[in-house]
Amino acid sequence: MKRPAADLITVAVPKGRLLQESSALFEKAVGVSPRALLEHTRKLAADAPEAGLRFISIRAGDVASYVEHGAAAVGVAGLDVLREEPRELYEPLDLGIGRCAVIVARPKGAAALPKGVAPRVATKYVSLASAHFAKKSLPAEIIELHGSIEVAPSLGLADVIVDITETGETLRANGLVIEEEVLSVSARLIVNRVALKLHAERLRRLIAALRAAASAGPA
Ligand SMILES: Nc1ncnc2c1ncn2[C@@H]1O[C@H](COP(=O)(O)OP(=O)(O)OP(=O)(O)O)[C@@H](O)[C@H]1O
Ligand SMILES: O=P(O)(O)OC[C@H]1O[C@H](OP(=O)(O)OP(=O)(O)O)[C@H](O)[C@@H]1O
Repeated sequence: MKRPAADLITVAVPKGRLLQESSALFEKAVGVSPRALLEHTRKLAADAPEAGLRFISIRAGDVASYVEHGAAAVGVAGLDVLREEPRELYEPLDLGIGRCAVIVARPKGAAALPKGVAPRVATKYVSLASAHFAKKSLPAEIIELHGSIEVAPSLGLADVIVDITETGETLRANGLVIEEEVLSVSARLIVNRVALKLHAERLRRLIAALRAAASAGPA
């Protein structure tokens, strides 16, 4: 059924690494590719009335804000982002894409820090890292960075890092080895709580279609 624009459900699709796989899942589930709709244009919103959806193109780290505040009913976000800053959201589905892990890594061959010395930890996951070291009753000095975290130990800025790894290539190339895993990550479907009540049946069908698409594996 083709719906009028005012009746479309808004879906926040992350730019960046999750865009391609998210798009493939939506294409499989509802027959429309948000990537195809949003590429080659500066427009950040595109309607797919045949699917009853409006897709908006949002930075990965901002998707949860849009959905929590109801600017989008549905979105796709990495578990790292969701656990770093917990929000009032439903997380009904593991989409099985964007698999990676948040890890602690240290320079290969580095001597252990003397007992009682707080490690300096470079990370953009300030909250996850603090909680991780607190759980081990290890005091830690957290140094917040926003990218290129892996270079921090070699420059003497930090003793260890807490960051994402997928293939391990960036760690290896920067002389780091994994010490432990903090969180196993994949992307989740997130849903606004009020929208789930307002559009219960339509969202139930969308979630079921995405679940089927996700369990069918990569296209
Ligand atoms: N190397 C990786 N391999 C697999 N998934 C990753 C990798 N790096 C990040 N991810 C996942 O993809 C999500 C989006 O990452 P991406 O690099 O596209 O955005 P970002 O730069 O972290 O966020 P923003 O665009 O808001 O600054 C991350 O939150 C994580 O869940
Ligand atoms: O284990 P790998 O497969 O090498 O992937 C890990 C890298 O991917 C991400 O960085 P990204 O490329 O998103 O750049 P960033 O430094 O801007 O986060 C992450 O922060 C690591 O640096």
